[in-house]
Amino acid sequence: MTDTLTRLAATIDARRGADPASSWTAQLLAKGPEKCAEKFGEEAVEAIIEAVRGDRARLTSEAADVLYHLLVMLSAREVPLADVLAELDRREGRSGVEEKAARPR
Ligand SMILES: N=c1c2ncn([C@@H]3O[C@H](COP(=O)(O)OP(=O)(O)OP(=O)(O)O)[C@@H](O)[C@H]3O)c2ncn1[C@@H]1O[C@H](COP(=O)(O)O)[C@@H](O)[C@H]1O
Repeated sequence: MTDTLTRLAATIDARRGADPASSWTAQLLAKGPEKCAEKFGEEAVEAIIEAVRGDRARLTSEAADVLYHLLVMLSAREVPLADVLAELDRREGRSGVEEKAARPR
């Protein structure tokens, strides 16, 4: 899965400055980070709706849209996927319950 996301992130970065007529990614990036963020939000809501409905096939498709639009949003703000993966690696093995309990009050 990480390989797939890494390849997709590289494709998205490579679309920066490509012809918007032939690239959806280029169209989105050309509209700016705010529009990319808005689009990510819309896709997330569509995934939520399918999760609530319990339609596994449609949720799978919407989840793929969410991941693609997350990567576009990150690219628009020049946040490398590698940084996000490193953050996940840093969290690996630490329970969310433990992390929350250790937060300063
Ligand atoms: N993974 C995706 C991907 N997922 C979704 N989309 C596009 O995202 C767009 C979403 O469009 P809409 O706003 O119409 O959303 P919708 O939810 O489908 O439709 P409605 O809600 O409007 O009914 C569609 O054009 C999809 O084709 C994607 N476009 C591209 N990719 C990847 O990005 C690569 C580069 O794509 P281009 O930049 O287009 O060359 C491709 O080779 C793919 O690997």
